Amino acid sequence: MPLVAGVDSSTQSCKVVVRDAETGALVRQGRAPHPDGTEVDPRAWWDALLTAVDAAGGLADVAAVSVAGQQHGMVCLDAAGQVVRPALLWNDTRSAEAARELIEEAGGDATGRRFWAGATGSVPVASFTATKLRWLARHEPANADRVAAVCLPHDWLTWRLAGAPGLDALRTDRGDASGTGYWSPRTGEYRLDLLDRAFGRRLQVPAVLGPAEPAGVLDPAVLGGRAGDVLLGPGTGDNAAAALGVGAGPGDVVVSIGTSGTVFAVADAPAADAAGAVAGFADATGRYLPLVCTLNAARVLDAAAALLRVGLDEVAELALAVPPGADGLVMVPYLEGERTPNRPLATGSVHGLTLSNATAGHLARAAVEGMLCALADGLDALIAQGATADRVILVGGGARSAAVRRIAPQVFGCPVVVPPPGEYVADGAARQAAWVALGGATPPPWTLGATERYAAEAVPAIRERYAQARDRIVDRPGVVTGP
Ligand SMILES: Nc1ncnc2c1ncn2[C@@H]1O[C@H](COP(=O)(O)OP(=O)(O)O)[C@@H](O)[C@H]1O
Ligand SMILES: O=C(CO)[C@@H](O)[C@H](O)COP(=O)(O)O
Repeated sequence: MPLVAGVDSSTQSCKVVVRDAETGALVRQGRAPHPDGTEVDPRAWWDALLTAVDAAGGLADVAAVSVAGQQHGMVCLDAAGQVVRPALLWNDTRSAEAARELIEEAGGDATGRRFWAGATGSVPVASFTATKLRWLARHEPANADRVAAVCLPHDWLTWRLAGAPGLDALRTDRGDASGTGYWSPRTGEYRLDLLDRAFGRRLQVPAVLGPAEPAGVLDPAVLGGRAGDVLLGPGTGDNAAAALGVGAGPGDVVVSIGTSGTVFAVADAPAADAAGAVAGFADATGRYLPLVCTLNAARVLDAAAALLRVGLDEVAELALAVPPGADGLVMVPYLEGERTPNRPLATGSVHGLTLSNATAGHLARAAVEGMLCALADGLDALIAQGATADRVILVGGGARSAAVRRIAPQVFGCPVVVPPPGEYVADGAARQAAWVALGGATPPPWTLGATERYAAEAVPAIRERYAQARDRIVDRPGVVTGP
């Protein structure tokens, strides 16, 4: 019974699962929190990983371990392999102007968008690593001068697990490489000319591994000498890992409600949406992962809970006691700015307030519906790019909300399936590790436990009212957007 481990180093925390490689049965798990903020010293992720591994009973008895991580984060290393500055995360919007510049420089708005979608599968927004590199070159030239290599959170953690054996040993995979803005899912090659264009000079980047190709072996020294000859999987981005963890197949659209809200499907051909809503990523099995990402998901519910001074379960109870549409109260949930649509400076707003709907329950319902409507817009965009949504598989911390589970089919207009509560990103990483350990042309056929199915009549009025409110937002005060 070989064991394998999967790590999910996501925005809010690090989770580790240890599973049976052949059956996928959960053996043990652990977790540790990450610091808050949109720039984080990667060493904090490393400390959290060590704590979470410890809580999961260590890695001494596993055959392989894979790390999945939040996508896009810019980890800059100097020639000695030291971190140059805190990593800018996927939800840091300071490079929005750099994204605009990169599009403009590629021929102006429409031509530039087509260029980037054709070259990298995605139109740059502030989330992408390439835009962060441009920001660094412009705003922190002294730091930029010291950078020798750039990699992503999961690449860096895998490299540290290998003992950080020099920059040449950096490795990544197709899934995470596809979120950099300088790798093409269509050709499977880096576009280092675009990295040069963004940063102003060439940097070392990780070699891109195949889906079950080992990235090396775990350095026994890094875990207190307890680990033996443990293979390191290539790892991947957290959304690609979630697709692997839930075993998404044809007709499935996965909606993940974590810090980010994501809507994605596994596809046989790469996407290239010049409108920019759908990012044309690669997946972790050799296929593709068209994906829409919002900046505002589970934390909208956290904010509602804080505002109403109740817990998350009470937010759900309050929301479910109010009729669909919240009697006209609408929340546009752009609390962190927004990425889809590309409104990095946007703020949230509440519309349609009347004496009769000015209650805690209506606000709770409007928060859940608004967050889901933003994701439903993403679902439309994904379908417009060729995805089929026979059902939605709902995962992420926000899927633990009873209100989210029950309101989602009303907003999405299709049945929603919720797997048993679990860590599907870490599970996907573990399944990849099992693939590396056991070999074979496809990942081992692990099965999900009993899923819950939620079906309800679609309530189009919820989305119609939201669409009226969606563009009536104000930007952050005091922010200068122009030159
Ligand atoms: N019962 C619940 N109801 C609503 N939200 C929840 C519940 N439990 C956890 N969450 C939310 O899930 C979020 C974390 O989800 P997770 O998928 O782990 O995020 P990430 O992968 O981005 O770190 C938190 O914002 C938390 O408030
Ligand atoms: O930027 C994206 C996808 O493009 C995000 O989905 C990040 O990958 C962060 O994920 P979570 O920590 O919210 O799971």
